[in-house]
Amino acid sequence: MAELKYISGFGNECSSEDPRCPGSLPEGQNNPQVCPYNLYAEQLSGSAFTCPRSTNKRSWLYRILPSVSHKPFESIDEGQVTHNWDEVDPDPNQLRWKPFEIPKASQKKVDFVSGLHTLCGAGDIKSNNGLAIHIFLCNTSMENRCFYNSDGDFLIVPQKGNLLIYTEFGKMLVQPNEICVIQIPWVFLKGANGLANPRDFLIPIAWYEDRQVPGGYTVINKYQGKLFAAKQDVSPFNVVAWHGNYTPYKYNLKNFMVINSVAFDHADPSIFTVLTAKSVRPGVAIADFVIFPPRWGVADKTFRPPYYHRNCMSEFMGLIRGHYEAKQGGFLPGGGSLHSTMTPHGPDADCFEKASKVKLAPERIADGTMAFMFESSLSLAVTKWGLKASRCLDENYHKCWEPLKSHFTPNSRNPAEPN
Ligand SMILES: O=C(O)Cc1cc(O)ccc1O
Ligand SMILES: [Fe+2]
Repeated sequence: MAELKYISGFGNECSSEDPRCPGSLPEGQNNPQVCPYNLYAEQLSGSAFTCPRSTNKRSWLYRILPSVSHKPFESIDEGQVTHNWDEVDPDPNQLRWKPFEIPKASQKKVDFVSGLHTLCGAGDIKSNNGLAIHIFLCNTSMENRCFYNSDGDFLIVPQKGNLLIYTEFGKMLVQPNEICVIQIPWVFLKGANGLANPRDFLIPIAWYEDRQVPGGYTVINKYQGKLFAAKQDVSPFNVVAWHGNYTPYKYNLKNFMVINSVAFDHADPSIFTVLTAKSVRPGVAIADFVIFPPRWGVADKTFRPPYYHRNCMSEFMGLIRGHYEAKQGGFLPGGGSLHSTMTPHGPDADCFEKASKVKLAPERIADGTMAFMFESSLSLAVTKWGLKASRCLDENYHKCWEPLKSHFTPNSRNPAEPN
């Protein structure tokens, strides 16, 4: 496949026409009586229409048929998708999952939607206030099937294999160490330069197919936590041109310009925030998406790994590749961990012993590694699949802290010099 092209930028007003139909965007208005190429005009909104212009999100799509051209939706089997946060009793323990297993295509073909497994979440689906973390375990492309989510937006973090994602705005290739967002008014941090830079966000360009699939194209919708399917006769990827500021995008994590302590102490991981999904409370996120990229550690007289902590927030972590600095073993690529509200956690015993003894010098941290975290103000509930059916829960996680011993020296204030 030819290399895909993208538009670069974050939150801009963009426009794109499939090169096969030059002039397909109406000039000077959104709703001509007849659109160029006899297309239909359709708006997709991502904010209430009353939002001030500065926060208003919407796009205009010019398409062969409007998306309403489908048969009625009917309920389908949810598989492992749930929004029931009371499936199992609450569990405040530190939880860690071994790498989730991707089923073998030779045994069972599973596409993105049938491979969605809800791991944890919180909130009320009907008031559009909440968060769910799903693990997608798939081995097959969506064939004449597509998916949209009425309950929220996806931030997708692939760990293994490439995702070629067809959206109504065009195609995106998303590979491990890249993320994509479909499609949400996430914001990124303040400041003119550094951290995630706006030009590194890539938006697809318009691409359409005029493909008939008589009665055979299935549109799947997640609505109020349930899955529904509707049939239609044509491919929904029939948008010839679009303009607007509500678009999907991808971002390569290698472009994150890392900022770190250059004096002393371990800074809190807000410095590693790539994107934030805001709540209505200023400064408090439904979820921050945070990464722990390769960087230099140079802090003087400092215990450099993460500190021990208990947070009012919940922390779900995953590892794309390499080793996480606070846990050399046990936390593996493709696995995950959940440290819930006020649940204590921090470096394992081995990490503590080494980092409190090592002679400090400038040092590469996490080379070849990429860990990520969703930091949420919601108290996340784990699903039955997460606790049991996934069969990946690491029953021994707590043991990584068991060897921690007291180093208290009541009669000597001064710590021994590191060797
Ligand atoms: O728990 C973790 O490993 C994530 C984390 C990393 C860090 O550098 C500081 C705080 C924090 O929660
Ligand atoms: Fe933490």
